[in-house]
Amino acid sequence: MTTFENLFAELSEKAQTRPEGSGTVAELDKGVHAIGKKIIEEAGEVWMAAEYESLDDCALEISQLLYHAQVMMIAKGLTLDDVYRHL
Ligand SMILES: N=c1c2ncn([C@@H]3O[C@H](COP(=O)(O)OP(=O)(O)OP(=O)(O)O)[C@@H](O)[C@H]3O)c2ncn1[C@@H]1O[C@H](COP(=O)(O)O)[C@@H](O)[C@H]1O
Repeated sequence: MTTFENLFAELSEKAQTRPEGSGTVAELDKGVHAIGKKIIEEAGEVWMAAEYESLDDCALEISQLLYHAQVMMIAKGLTLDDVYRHL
């Protein structure tokens, strides 16, 4: 199963190696402004799913929010420890 840590390692590697067809590379290339908009969009979808959709739909939207938050971390050069020390 993919964990938060596994996903971050995978996305960091993709950012370095830039494989063809990677959505992560495409999103990183769009920059912080576009990534920020995706985070806001996914956060809204989490809210709507929590109010009106199934638990599994809500879990899916939360996974997408976590993904886009990780893409933002990579775009800004932040590590997991940079974030964890605030938890
Ligand atoms: N976990 C995710 C993940 N979660 C969300 N997303 C992206 O976020 C989008 C969210 O879907 P929505 O339906 O809400 O948005 P959409 O409007 O259809 O998407 P866009 O048109 O805005 O791209 C998806 O289309 C994906 O582009 C993800 N993209 C990739 N991953 C994982 O990241 C890893 C690297 O992926 P690649 O870089 O694509 O190889 C793999 O393990 C993937 O499973």
